[in-house]
Amino acid sequence: MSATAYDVVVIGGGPVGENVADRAVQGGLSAVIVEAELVGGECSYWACMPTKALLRDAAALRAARSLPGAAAAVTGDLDTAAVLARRDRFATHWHDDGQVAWLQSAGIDLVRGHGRLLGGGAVEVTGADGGSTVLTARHAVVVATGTTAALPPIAGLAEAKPWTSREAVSAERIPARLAMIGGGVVGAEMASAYSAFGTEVTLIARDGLLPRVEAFARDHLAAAFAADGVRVLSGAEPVRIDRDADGTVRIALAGGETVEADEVLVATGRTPNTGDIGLEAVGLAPGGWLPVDETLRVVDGEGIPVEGGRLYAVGDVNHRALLTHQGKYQARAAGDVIVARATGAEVDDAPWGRHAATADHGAVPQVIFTHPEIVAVGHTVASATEAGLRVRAVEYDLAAVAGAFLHADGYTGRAGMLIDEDAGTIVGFTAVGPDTAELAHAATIAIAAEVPIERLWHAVPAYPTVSELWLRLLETAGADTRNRRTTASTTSTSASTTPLATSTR
Ligand SMILES: Cc1cc2nc3c(=O)[nH]c(=O)nc-3n(C[C@H](O)[C@H](O)[C@H](O)COP(=O)(O)OP(=O)(O)OC[C@H]3O[C@@H](n4cnc5c(N)ncnc54)[C@H](O)[C@@H]3O)c2cc1C
Ligand SMILES: NC(=O)c1ccc[n+]([C@@H]2O[C@H](COP(=O)([O-])OP(=O)(O)OC[C@H]3O[C@@H](n4cnc5c(N)ncnc54)[C@H](O)[C@@H]3O)[C@@H](O)[C@H]2O)c1
Repeated sequence: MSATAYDVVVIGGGPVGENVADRAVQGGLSAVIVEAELVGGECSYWACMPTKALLRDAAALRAARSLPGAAAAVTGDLDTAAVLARRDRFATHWHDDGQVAWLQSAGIDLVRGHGRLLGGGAVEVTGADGGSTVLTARHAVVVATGTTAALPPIAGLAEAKPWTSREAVSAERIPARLAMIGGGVVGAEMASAYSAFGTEVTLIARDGLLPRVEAFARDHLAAAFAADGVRVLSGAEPVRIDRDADGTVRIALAGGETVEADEVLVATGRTPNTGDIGLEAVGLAPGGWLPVDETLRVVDGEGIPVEGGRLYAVGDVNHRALLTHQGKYQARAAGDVIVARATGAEVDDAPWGRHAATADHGAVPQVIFTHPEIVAVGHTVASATEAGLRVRAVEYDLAAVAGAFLHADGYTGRAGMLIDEDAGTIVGFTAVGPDTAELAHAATIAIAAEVPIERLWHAVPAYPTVSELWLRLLETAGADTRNRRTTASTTSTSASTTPLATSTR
């Protein structure tokens, strides 16, 4: 057993671990990453990149088919083999040479193996050959071990050899029939992807489709799924799963119905990779999410940083927001604050300070790459109400926005914003419609910067772009007539005008 000392030891080389190490090195510290599998993590090989590659061709095909001239040039169907080949390229064929080369260029060391905390800044790494090394951290140990698909306790599930997101994302063969358990983000995106490949998809959504997004966006997606032949079984509870000798999977539902499929994908959330990382050595129970303070230090039940404030948990593993961009944002804050604490520089941990991950609480953007896409930034009506905010909801029909109906014939979509009636700012934004993904950042800026509605009125969207929906939402809210505070309760307004009558509005 050899021992090596670094300023910072990071356990987990996903996108988040890589970014913490990079910030620490850029700040003049030495850093090592411990990685048990592939450098780049879930996001690079089994999540963000390959899923979006699976969805992109169908979106491009739909876009072409929505314009008569372009549609005339589209003569065939989706070439599934070509889509899978492009997906393979985006997953870099499940090799991490490129990411390892980047680590080297960034001055970050890599030790391959499974990391476990020993306490006092020491981390034991067990390699594939069973040999072990102890790394010691002079300033910080960072846990960035991410998550694994959660498997619910359904009788027969394990024996039926279900797919998790990993198998769905890396599949080499497209099943004729695919059943999915879980109507969350993974289930919805994979339903879009596989239905475009011609698979007969049944989505078993116990708690409904995308229960955490605004109802209007959810309803819109449900209508699109129905049109695409995706069967959504809302409220259905799987109670037993069997796989026949011929490979057919049978999923018995609580009501007595049985769903038959060739494969079953379980997409019922995530479990933190903390069951075997030595949490006992630092006085914490194994297996749970790791609670952190605003500078990402792991805290105990009383909110006190453990290990003298030198143990950090960043990314999915702390459960603040299970998204790559949010984890990387935390990584920038954590890497920088580790440098500040190590060098005695001032720590800026006030809300919105450089070392505090404040945006995690009310300004998180997410794009769900279904057909149609859903953009959700900040609060929904439900989460704002739960947070005690007095909000007003305003909605607008995207089909009545010139840029949208120019974008595609028969464009349908809807957008809504939430106004904090006391602060006079926007605290939530949701849009659903083809190619709405790029609307996310305007909303994120308005929410994170707390731009007053009166000033937002002067942010003029270019004509004719889909972004003109901001103008329509502000008009609908009454921002132009300065009467926006007259409606005290949460209301929902919508405007729907015939598109061609408003083409130059
Ligand atoms: C199907 C799917 C699609 C997604 N799409 C998107 C998307 O489009 N956009 C988005 O923002 N987010 C998306 N996400 C979420 C995104 O993948 C995660 O938020 C992101 O990967 C979290 O990064 P991380 O570095 O915290 O963890 P991970 O990416 O999970 O990386 C953790 C790393 O730690 C390693 N590790 C674990 N335990 C140990 C140990 N004890 N020792 C050493 N190494 C260890 C693992 O091998 C892994 O490499 C998606 C998730 C899924 C499942
Ligand atoms: N585009 C993106 O940003 C993107 C894409 C995919 C995944 N992700 C991230 O990955 C994470 C995981 O996604 P996910 O879809 O697995 O989780 P999720 O939390 O979004 O959805 C899981 C769903 O499973 C259902 N469920 C839970 N237990 C169940 C049970 N026992 N039986 C039946 N249904 C059950 C829940 O009702 C829930 O709707 C998400 O938090 C998301 O942030 C992001």
